[in-house]
Amino acid sequence: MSKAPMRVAVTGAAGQIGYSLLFRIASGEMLGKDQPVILQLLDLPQAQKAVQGVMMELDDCAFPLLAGMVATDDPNVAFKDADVCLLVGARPRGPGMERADLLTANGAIFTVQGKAIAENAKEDVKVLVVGNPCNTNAYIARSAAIKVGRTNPNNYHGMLRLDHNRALTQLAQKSGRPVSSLKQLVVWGNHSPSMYADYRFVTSNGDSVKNIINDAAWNNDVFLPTVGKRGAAIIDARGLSSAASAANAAIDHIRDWHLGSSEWVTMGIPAPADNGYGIPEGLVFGFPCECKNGTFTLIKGLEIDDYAKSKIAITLKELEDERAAVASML
Ligand SMILES: NC(=O)c1ccc[n+]([C@@H]2O[C@H](COP(=O)([O-])OP(=O)(O)OC[C@H]3O[C@@H](n4cnc5c(N)ncnc54)[C@H](O)[C@@H]3O)[C@@H](O)[C@H]2O)c1
Ligand SMILES: O=C(O)C[C@H](O)C(=O)O
Repeated sequence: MSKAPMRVAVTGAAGQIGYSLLFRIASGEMLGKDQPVILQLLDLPQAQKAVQGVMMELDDCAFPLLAGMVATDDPNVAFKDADVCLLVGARPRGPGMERADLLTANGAIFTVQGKAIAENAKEDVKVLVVGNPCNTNAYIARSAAIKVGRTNPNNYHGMLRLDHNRALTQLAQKSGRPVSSLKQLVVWGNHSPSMYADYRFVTSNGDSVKNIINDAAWNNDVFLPTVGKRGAAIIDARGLSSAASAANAAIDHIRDWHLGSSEWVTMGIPAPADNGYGIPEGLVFGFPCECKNGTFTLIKGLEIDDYAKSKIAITLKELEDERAAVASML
């Protein structure tokens, strides 16, 4: 017997990430090739015509798993009974802008949407914030949702998976090992140039990738700036922010969370009270996680040496500053 459809809400459905994301969700790449989906598409009133165009194209793909579509400018309709919410809709960063510039502009959106999710979605809804600054936007949405109650506050995530995937490819290219062989990467902290991509634990077929590379200067002077500033490099090259790779990372995040993963994955999760890494409870922070049976677990007890400690302190400080900057909105 075929499965009951799952409801996936996507905000910013008419945008460029939406255009890369929706077709892959409808084809089963996110929730499984046997899982029907209903897409619930939210965008602003002025973008509704464009959403209709995307829906026409989705229809024209005749996806066997696409069991229905809803287009709306009302968050209460978009999030109704949702199993998964992908919060993409936000103002993207343009040339010369920093993420901090987006905090106020986008913060208001996530207060409204967090409340609407908590009031309308399934109690165990999985929420992934892609719209930047995604960690703090997830923190805002979660704070608004907690006021309502009902939904699981641990399930409001920010997307660090793009940083994780970017780091994997840089490591594969430097070490000469296939990307598929690399295990146990962690990206700590904020989705911003301050993130700390930590390959101290990465192995390839049992070999330490840190030992294969054996180049501390490359780590500090090339690898971390390349991964951290990749978003800006893409904006500079394309004149638009990353879209297909961002959509791909969102698919990876939710797929692993829903279907499980045999590898460590980086997820921006609300820091648990007893995380053991000194991150204040509730701050949405990139952590190493394992995913099984539709849930995620923080990997605890990794050794944090002095270099890692100093890098984690920088990204933590940035997130604490962002939290302070939005305190009046909560
Ligand atoms: N976390 C990441 O790794 C990552 C990577 C790339 C981009 N991003 C971010 O994702 C966001 C979307 O990027 P994009 O390139 O698709 O932008 P885009 O401008 O192409 O599309 C954004 C869409 O969101 C809609 N929108 C704006 N406010 C909305 C609201 N309140 N409710 C619903 N929809 C709304 C717009 O109408 C538009 O259709 C940006 O914030 C961008 O910075 C994050
Ligand atoms: O950097 C940006 O503004 C877009 C996105 O967050 C990215 O990392 O590509």
